[in-house]
Amino acid sequence: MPTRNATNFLISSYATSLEYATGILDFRVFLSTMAKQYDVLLRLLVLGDSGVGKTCLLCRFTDNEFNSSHISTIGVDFKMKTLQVDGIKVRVQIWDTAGQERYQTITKQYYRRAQGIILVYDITSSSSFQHILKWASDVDEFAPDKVQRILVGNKADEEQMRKVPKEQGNKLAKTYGMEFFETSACTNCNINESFIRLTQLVLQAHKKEMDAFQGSTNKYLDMTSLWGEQDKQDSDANSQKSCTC
Ligand SMILES: Nc1nc2c(ncn2[C@@H]2O[C@H](COP(=O)(O)OP(=O)(O)OP(=O)(O)O)[C@@H](O)[C@H]2O)c(=O)[nH]1
Repeated sequence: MPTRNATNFLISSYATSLEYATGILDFRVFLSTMAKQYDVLLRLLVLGDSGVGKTCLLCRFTDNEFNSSHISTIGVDFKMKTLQVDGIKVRVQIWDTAGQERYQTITKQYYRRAQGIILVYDITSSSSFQHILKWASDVDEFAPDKVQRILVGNKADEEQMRKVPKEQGNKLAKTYGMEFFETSACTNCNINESFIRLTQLVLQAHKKEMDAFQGSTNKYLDMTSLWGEQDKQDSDANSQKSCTC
């Protein structure tokens, strides 16, 4: 199977080493040189088995593109998009992770800095659905307690190949207290809805920080660095939606 562009991997690797050398990628330095283009910066993560369509979901959302070939992600990659959600200009940094087992050590390092996670399975693959239990258990283990999650059954355009009934998706989502969407990156069904809903959930979960930010003179709220701050404090202390496609 071909692999995704090595440059992305190098950038991601560089970002990884830099991030872990400094504790966090300091987007504030970079962004302070720009005019205010958003109110809040936050980080989302997309998880699920190889081939369920994580990269396609992301490409559809950020660039409105769809690639019919499967080019496996190596490690991690990310894309950015600015959204208007509930009157707030939100810059989302979305991390696309490799579904292949051999990259799990790398990708797990990204869980703890995510504010929102999309767990993806493929409605034409029962095994990808069963593996959601494993992905969800990894999230419980490695992501922050406050992380917001949604469940996505992708490839809803492939109705004739369906192996996972929509009710099963709904049921599993309810069990985990998540909202559920069936999507199609191919036909652009429910893509914006899923990402925007997750962003809303993150903003709601961080209402306290949002209220403090709105009453302050700060130019923007960088939740990714709030998380870095939380990490530091921790270490100091120790030291349903239906698809119409
Ligand atoms: N029919 C259909 N095919 C899709 C859809 N989304 C993705 N695919 C196809 O599924 C295959 C895998 O998509 P990717 O986005 O590369 O999968 P991935 O989850 O990122 O895979 P890894 O990088 O290996 O973890 C590709 O051939 C896509 O064209 C969809 O909504 N419908």
